[in-house]
Amino acid sequence: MSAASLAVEDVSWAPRRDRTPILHPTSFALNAGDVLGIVGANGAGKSTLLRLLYRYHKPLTGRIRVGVDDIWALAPRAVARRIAAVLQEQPTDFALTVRDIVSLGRTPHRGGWAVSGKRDQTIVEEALTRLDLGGFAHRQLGTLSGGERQRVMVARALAQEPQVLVLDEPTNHLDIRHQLEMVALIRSLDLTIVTALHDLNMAAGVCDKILLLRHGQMTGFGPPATVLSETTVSTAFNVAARRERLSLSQDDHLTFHLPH
Ligand SMILES: Nc1ncnc2c1ncn2[C@@H]1O[C@H](COP(=O)(O)OP(=O)(O)OP(=O)(O)O)[C@@H](O)[C@H]1O
Repeated sequence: MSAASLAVEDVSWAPRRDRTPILHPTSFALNAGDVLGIVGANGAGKSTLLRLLYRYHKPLTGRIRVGVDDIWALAPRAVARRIAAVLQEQPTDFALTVRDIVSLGRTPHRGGWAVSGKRDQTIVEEALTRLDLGGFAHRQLGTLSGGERQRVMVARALAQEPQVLVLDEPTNHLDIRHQLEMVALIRSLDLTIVTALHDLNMAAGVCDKILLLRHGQMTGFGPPATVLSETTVSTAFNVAARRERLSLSQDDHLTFHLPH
């Protein structure tokens, strides 16, 4: 597994060509290994941007390149070897076991109907261990809690050995211990990661760069301390945001209040 650069060049999207864009022309570039957090209010366009990145929506304008390749010039199977996504909607294959689901991540690497080889099995076991799922491998997906299922989907994405990992709210459903583990995992992976996050303090802690969306427009892109200022956050979320210093750790922390 190795990371690749990601370039988004003038990408816009609308459900139909004659409709107002839901995502206005957007450009940014990530180096291999960067962690990007996409933040913005409900309906700002975060999921739409993610859907473009994992090649679910075709851009109305512009292009997206992983390394040097335009993702729409690649075969779907080749894209699946480069980009994996963990979405909010979880699969409904409730009768499959956790190991079955994680093994599905190997599909793009197999030729035709070839059965899984030793290497595939090793990668699946590593992904299960990394997500603390060893004890769940034989359980049917339908018997797991929401948080356990979330971890299964991340394990499947890792088994896919992508270069770019797209995550939609990866800490949703997770208890605080598993949230911290997810953040540590994101930091430890040698992948280019794009993740939508609602928790701005978590985003500031885990991401190298932040992309702020407002009404389908990118209104900020850069290091967390620059993009997540009191003013930009207050405008983007229609709140009064305050940056405070925590007395013990001396870390900066944003707090939010309803404007008067
Ligand atoms: N296929 C579609 N057809 C019409 N409108 C759409 C479509 N997809 C998204 N939208 C609209 O585009 C806007 C952006 O949606 P999107 O799901 O990207 O927002 P989001 O930032 O992910 O929001 P949330 O935080 O609530 O998940 C919303 O107003 C949504 O209703």
